[in-house]
Amino acid sequence: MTQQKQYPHFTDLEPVMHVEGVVRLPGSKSISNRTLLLAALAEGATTIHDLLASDDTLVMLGALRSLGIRWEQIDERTHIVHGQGGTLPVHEADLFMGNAGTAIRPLTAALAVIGGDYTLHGVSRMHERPIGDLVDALNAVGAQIEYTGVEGFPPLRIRRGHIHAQQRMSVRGDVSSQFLTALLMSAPLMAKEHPVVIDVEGELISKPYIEITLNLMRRFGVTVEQDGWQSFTVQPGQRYASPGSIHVEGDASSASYFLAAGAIAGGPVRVEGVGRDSIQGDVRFADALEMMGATITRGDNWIESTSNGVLTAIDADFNHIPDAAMTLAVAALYAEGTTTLRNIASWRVKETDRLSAMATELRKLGATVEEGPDYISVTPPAEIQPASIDTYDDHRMAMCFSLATLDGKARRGNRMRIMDPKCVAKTFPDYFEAFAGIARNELF
Ligand SMILES: O=C(O)C1=C[C@@H](OP(=O)(O)O)[C@@H](O)[C@H](O)C1
Ligand SMILES: C=C(OP(=O)(O)O)C(=O)O
Repeated sequence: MTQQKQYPHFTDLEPVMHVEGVVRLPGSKSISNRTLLLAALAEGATTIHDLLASDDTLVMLGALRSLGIRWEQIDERTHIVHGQGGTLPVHEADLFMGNAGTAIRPLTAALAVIGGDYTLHGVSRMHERPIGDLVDALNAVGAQIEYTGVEGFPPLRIRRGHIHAQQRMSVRGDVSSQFLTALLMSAPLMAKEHPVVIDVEGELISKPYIEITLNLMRRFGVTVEQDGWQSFTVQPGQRYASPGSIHVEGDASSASYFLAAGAIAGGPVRVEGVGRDSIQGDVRFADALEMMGATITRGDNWIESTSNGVLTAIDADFNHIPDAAMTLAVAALYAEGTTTLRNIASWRVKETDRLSAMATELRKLGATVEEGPDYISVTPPAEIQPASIDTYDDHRMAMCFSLATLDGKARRGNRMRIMDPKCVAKTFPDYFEAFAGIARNELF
């Protein structure tokens, strides 16, 4: 096991020569927060198994409680949410959204449609993350949402509007897919007598997340007609109904760190909780590792990676897996040649400007990095330099850079310092313990 020294503001990771083992993944953030909201909007009680326990889900659970939705935790892995059939018992609330995009965007739409007097705000970075396309789409059909700070960004004040009976809505899809997800999830609440049609303007990004949305809506009894990625229709008269119980898959984005570790430093490393039939697009991260030369095997509920020596650089479009693509930027340190990740402009409006942060921190390790408006190219150094990695309150920066400790031959005796490691709590509070669990040997 690798040794870790925990300090309040940083953690020092020892070099790791070999990784091996099995990691039980925490629940998927994307599935957890969608399931919580759908369960709250449904008729009947929903038992949710393996919900993610992290900052982002706490924010959603807290908001639902403030809105009068009853839920209880039965044991470590089981929650029950008592749905209110599309109504909310509390009509006035001040809701803290942290930095959870999967909470603020869908809740904004649901609250604007159901109606009441609500304020939504978050951490300072949340107030720099765009929400204007969603607000415009909702206000255009009669919602009443105002900005209380800077136009286009949270905080928001939502008042009771008058949603038009017959709607054709339109939303931009090229900044975040979460705006379309938010409208889709609220569409059945609007489609009382007439269909709701949502047209997408511009090229829709992060498409697999829309598939997660449609899949979960189906499980709660609502079907959406789809005309490619251009237009979505919800027929009237559909209501969310509890499926009784629902299981949350392991998080495929969280899986990427362990699968990359196995591909870089020996393996086999197996992640449990996602498998070949996962509904999460980020399982396709494993395809990218295969393209780089690793061996990947997939089961019903697990994926495993093994290294075949040095990885090969790739140049590809990663618009479909923006979160897991960050892991590849660091895995590129172990590839022969220059790895280029393309079509990832959305990195600029997430937990931090991830294109800029990634370039800055990879350069500290000695990599040659080209940062473009929507791409990043990484050429590894001959030897990875030890460094103190700033994480910008971005869980994925912290998790990705733990990989820079692998294959310790270049850095015998040098440690990697990860600043503010607790930021992993957004999606994976026990990340560093799990990472230590697959580090099987010491260098010394
Ligand atoms: O809908 C979701 O669950 C998510 C969509 C993606 O965001 P964008 O659509 O903004 O790329 C992703 O980065 C985020 O972590 C989760
Ligand atoms: C972009 C992310 O989060 P959010 O759901 O807040 O958009 C992420 O988890 O990488």
